[in-house]
Amino acid sequence: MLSTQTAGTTPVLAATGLRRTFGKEGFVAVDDLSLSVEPGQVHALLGPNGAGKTTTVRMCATLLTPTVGQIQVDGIDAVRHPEAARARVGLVLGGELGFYPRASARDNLLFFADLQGLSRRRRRQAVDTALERMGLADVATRKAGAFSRGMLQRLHLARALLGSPPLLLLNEPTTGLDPDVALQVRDLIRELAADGTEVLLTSHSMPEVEELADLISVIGAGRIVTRGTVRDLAAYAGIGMISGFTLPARHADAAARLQEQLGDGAVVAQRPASGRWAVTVYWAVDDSRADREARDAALAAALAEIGTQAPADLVTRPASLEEAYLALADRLAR
Ligand SMILES: Nc1ncnc2c1ncn2[C@@H]1O[C@H](COP(=O)(O)OP(=O)(O)OP(=O)(O)O)[C@@H](O)[C@H]1O
Repeated sequence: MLSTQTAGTTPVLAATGLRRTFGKEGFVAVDDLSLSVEPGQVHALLGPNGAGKTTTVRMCATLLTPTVGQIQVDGIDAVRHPEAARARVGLVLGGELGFYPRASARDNLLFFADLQGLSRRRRRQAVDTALERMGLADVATRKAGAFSRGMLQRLHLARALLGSPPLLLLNEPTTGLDPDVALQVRDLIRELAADGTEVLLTSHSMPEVEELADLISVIGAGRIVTRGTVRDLAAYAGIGMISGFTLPARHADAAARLQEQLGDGAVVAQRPASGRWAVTVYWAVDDSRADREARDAALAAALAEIGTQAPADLVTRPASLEEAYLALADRLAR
């Protein structure tokens, strides 16, 4: 589960043993962190505030030099040759000002394309393609200063796409956007990945990560705590599957009694819901066939023991990313 590379593909981004300290005291923001992003893959970094996600992205973008460790971008040693590596990275960092407010969106992008060293002819083409791709072609002549936050975010993404870099580093790309604009940005990220661009993404939005990421690295206190798919993370967090159902009001002690019956293999919780009890059972086991049969039998026996039948509204489903992440939260603190 902790492998950083799939056999047969060469990652465009490969970072190994990254450590970054800050200040005289040598505060360790990131420690012994390795990751890679494969062609066409969206790799998400997830972790609490201050875990080290932005520091990691900044190092991968060559904006910050690692105290220790190596970074390869498209085969280039990004620590030794940051400028050459930087030219292969499209970057969106949250909270940037970034544009000349009195210049048009197109002129802003032309300026950045020029900085990137694109020839005059390629510059126009790259800018028009990026504006088109971000749905900004119709407002290309408007001043960037008059753009809404959503339009500005799309302009940031357009800037990141100039020159078609093989790697996109997106730090909180949809934070603060209206839901419909966030949806558009997510569609774009998915499209770009489907076209073969590698994407390293940080986001606090669990549904966003769940929807977009092929691989999720959970960072706590500067280190990778676990890495894998949503299912892998849920299994690691000890909540492979979740059963939910309701019981009549007389079952006020259902959670405690079911817990007694089910033992260590599950955690049971209950809360009031519209005059009944909503009961949730978090199963440690995954959903293999043998597990499923054992689980269903254990639940049926436990329910019979407390004097009720299998409830009609019983649903058993895999844990969501948010549920898995919350179950991990106390293992992520500094
Ligand atoms: N330039 C800096 N100087 C000193 N400390 C820093 C600097 N940059 C980051 N840090 C510290 O390093 C730690 C990691 O910060 P970082 O911004 O990477 O976290 P993060 O996971 O991106 O958090 P958030 O989710 O809040 O964006 C934090 O404790 C932060 O205060």
